[in-house]
Amino acid sequence: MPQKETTVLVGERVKLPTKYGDFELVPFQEKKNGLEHMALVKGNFTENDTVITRIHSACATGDLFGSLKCDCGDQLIKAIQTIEENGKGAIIYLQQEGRGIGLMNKMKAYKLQENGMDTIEANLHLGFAPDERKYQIAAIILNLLHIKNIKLLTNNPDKIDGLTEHGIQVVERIPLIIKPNPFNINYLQTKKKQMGHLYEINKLAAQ
Ligand SMILES: Nc1nc2c(ncn2[C@@H]2O[C@H](COP(=O)(O)OP(=O)(O)OP(=O)(O)O)[C@@H](O)[C@H]2O)c(=O)[nH]1
Ligand SMILES: [Zn+2]
Repeated sequence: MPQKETTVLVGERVKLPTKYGDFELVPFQEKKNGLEHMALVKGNFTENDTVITRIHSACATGDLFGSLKCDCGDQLIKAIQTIEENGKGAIIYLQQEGRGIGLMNKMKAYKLQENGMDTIEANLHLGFAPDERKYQIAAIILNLLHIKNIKLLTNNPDKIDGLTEHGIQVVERIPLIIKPNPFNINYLQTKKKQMGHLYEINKLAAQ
């Protein structure tokens, strides 16, 4: 499927030593809305490679502040560690805060959840779909990095479908399981039961 690669600007690829290992960072900017995404990469890729890949949606609360209300922060670290151990791979970090509804609306959704709604009911109450994300931008960025075939680190079947629709071959899914805690167990259960996320919650039960 043709990708409109000209709709995304590619910035400087720089070395990024991290506490997890040595990586490189490549920034991207969507021309139509100025949104900036990034790729944390290890190694160089050709279109014949099958690359361990994480498509990570921004979660300021989880990724930056260690929120226990979701599993995002731990998933991100586990993905980076997996790629470091493998010696090659890519994390595409997308500005899709709040499953695409943005931080202000995500906090409205959190407030509704404080008052008893689950994560899906809250989105619907605010007039959004349960998940507003699209994966075309992820596919465009992967193409720009010469990545066509991936082993995807995810529990989310919609991500696999979304990438496949846009021409990325998901050769394998690698689960990205984080042990739940008392603050995120209901959230994880809702994702499993109502959004089809792929994990056995009872094996993971929060202590
Ligand atoms: N609207 C909304 N977004 C949330 C909520 N909790 C987390 N998020 C966002 O959800 C996104 C992560 O989605 P998840 O469904 O946890 O995980 P996923 O990325 O789809 O699936 P995995 O690949 O398995 O991690 C991030 O953008 C978070 O900011 C919530 O209660 N409401
Ligand atoms: Zn999160």
